[in-house]
This record gives sequence, structure tokens and C-alpha cells, in this order.
Amino acid sequence: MNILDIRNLSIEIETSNGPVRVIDKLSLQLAEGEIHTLIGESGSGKSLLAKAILGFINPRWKITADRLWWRQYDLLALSRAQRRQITGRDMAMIFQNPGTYLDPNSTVGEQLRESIPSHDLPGNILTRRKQIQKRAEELMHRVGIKDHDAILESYPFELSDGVAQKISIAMAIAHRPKLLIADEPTTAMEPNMRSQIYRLLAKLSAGDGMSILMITQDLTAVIPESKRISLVYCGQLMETGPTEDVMREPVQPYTGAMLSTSLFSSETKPKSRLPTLTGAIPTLQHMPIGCRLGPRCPNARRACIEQPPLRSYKKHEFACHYPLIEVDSHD
Ligand SMILES: Nc1ncnc2c1ncn2[C@@H]1O[C@H](COP(=O)(O)OP(=O)(O)OP(=O)(O)O)[C@@H](O)[C@H]1O
Repeated sequence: MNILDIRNLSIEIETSNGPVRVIDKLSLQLAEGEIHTLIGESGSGKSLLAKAILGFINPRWKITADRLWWRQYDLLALSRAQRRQITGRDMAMIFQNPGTYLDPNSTVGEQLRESIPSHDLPGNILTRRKQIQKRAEELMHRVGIKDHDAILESYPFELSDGVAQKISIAMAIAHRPKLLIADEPTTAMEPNMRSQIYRLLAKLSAGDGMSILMITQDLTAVIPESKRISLVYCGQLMETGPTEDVMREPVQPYTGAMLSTSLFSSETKPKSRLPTLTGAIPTLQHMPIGCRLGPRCPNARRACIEQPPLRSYKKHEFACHYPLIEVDSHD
């Protein structure tokens, strides 16, 4: 069952050249307990999408959607206060540079204990404090930190990036969210620490049934536990579907290009059959009309000035007038 259901979400922001749709009719579904990876180059709108889900929205942005549902809640129909209550209870996010989100003036222990909900704990102040300390230690173990005493007494500047990220994960899961948004959580980390963090996230998802929206620029960061992937370009959805299917048989030229520049290319299709992209991602002020990939797309033709609708191919959906594979309209 889909726990998050986004259909045709658009976000329009004002720029010096007038309003620009930074997210353009984007759809994304996330099932309960599933890891879904959202892939796109810098500036493609991944973080804005995360903000729209969490409700961290600048009131000046114009947000429209056919559907923006979280569980049984129509998020766009809720008041700000209702929305804050639901997202605060059900969702959490971790970021690229955990060090910058931790308070430099408090110890790890103080910050972790503060993130543990205490309102429903039984007993007096003293027994509650003990329970919170126990839960803090449990959380440290869950994220794979064994020497919890030393780390709980440390200040953020004393931690390596990997340990800081584990702490931010512990803080994020302290209230047992149902959705974790991980925005490029391992960028700039050593490969060994990267895989530790990914393994940890996969374990948490499998153990707690927590859904994870994993955000990355890079197809090589897609972990085997990620059931589905979605590729976005300049705020438009290019292709989405089960990870294996999309990797094996990309339909949208953007997916093909991303694959040909990633390590996966050698395991999927011969490089020569996949296109690569020339040129650079356009600026906000110069968004192409229709399919925004058009100016960089090897398959682009006249029709691409009209935005293609989402079509299905086997279990994928893609938006393209001239896909890499001949797609029968009955697929
Ligand atoms: N507060 C804002 N005001 C104006 N433009 C913004 C704002 N936030 C983001 N943008 C623009 O919206 C587009 C999408 O930004 P976003 O941060 O979502 O991209 P991203 O895919 O997360 O990129 P990165 O991988 O570099 O973080 C960018 O062109 C960015 O400049």
C-alpha cells in the first residue's frame, strides 16, 4: 500500500525573470516499509520535493498537486498546525552534512536525549530521566555505536563525519518515524563509511517497517535494498519503476545517460547503446519549454516542445516522446 502518494505536484517560485516552475508535475509513490531512491543532478528539485513533503514551504511559493497524500491525510487540505503535528510525529529527515545540523555547544548526549519523546513516559522526573538515558543508549546501539559513554559525552566537533551521521540518524529515529527522508546522506564520506551508513538505513527500514526516501545525484549510490527508483531532471519526472527493471532496461534517454556514466553500465547494457548527455543543466531563468531534457537529449525532435505524458512500459513509467525502446501503447 502506498503510504505517500504524490501526483502532478508543481512548485512555482518567483525569480527576477518572473515565476518559474521548479517542480513540474512530479509524481512519486512510496509504499510502507519501502526504500525509494530519487535521483537527479544538482538543481533538479530533489530537496524542494523533500521540503514540500515535510511542509517546510516558503509561503510565497505556489504549490499545486492533484494529490499530496500522506497515509490518510490530504496534506494540502490541512492547516499549518495540523500539518506540523502530523509530519513532526510521522516523518524525519537526515542531511548531507550532519555536523552542521548538530548544535556545536551541546554534547551528543544532551542533543540525543532531547530528541527522545518523554511526554508518555511513566514515573517521576528521576525515573523518566533514567528511561531516557536507557533509550539514548539503545539508540546508539541501533546505529552501530558501541562505545556509547564516550560518544554521548562528546561535542559534535570531536566526531568523524560517519559517526556524526550515525548520531543524526539516531536523533531522527528517536520518535520512531514512519518516513525518513535521507538527503544525500553519504556525500563526501569514505566508501567504507558510505556502505556502513547505507547498511544501517536498510536495516532500520527492514526492522521497523520504516519507509525511506533516499535522495542522491548518483546512480551508483542506489543500494540493492532500494525497491524503486525515480529519476528527475529540472523538476520533471523522467522515469520511475522497480530498480532492477529500470537499470536493466532504461526507457527514457535521461536514464540511459545516467546509466552510461555510472558503474552499473557494465552490468546492464553495452555502453555504446546508451546515449550520453551533452551540454549543461539549464538555469532557472532559462528552463526549456516542454520536456526540459530537450536541448541535451540525443533523441529530441520537434514534438519535445510539448511535455510528454507519463506512459507505461512493463512495470516502469516514463515521460518521453522518443524513448530508447520501442514502446507499444499497450505496454
Ligand atoms: N528558496 C529558494 N528560492 C529560490 N530558488 C530556489 C530555492 N530553493 C531552491 N531553489 C532553486 O530550485 C531548484 C531546485 O533546487 P533543489 O535544492 O531542490 O535542487 P537539488 O536537486 O536538491 O540540488 P542539489 O543536489 O544541488 O541539492 C534550483 O534551481 C534552486 O536554485
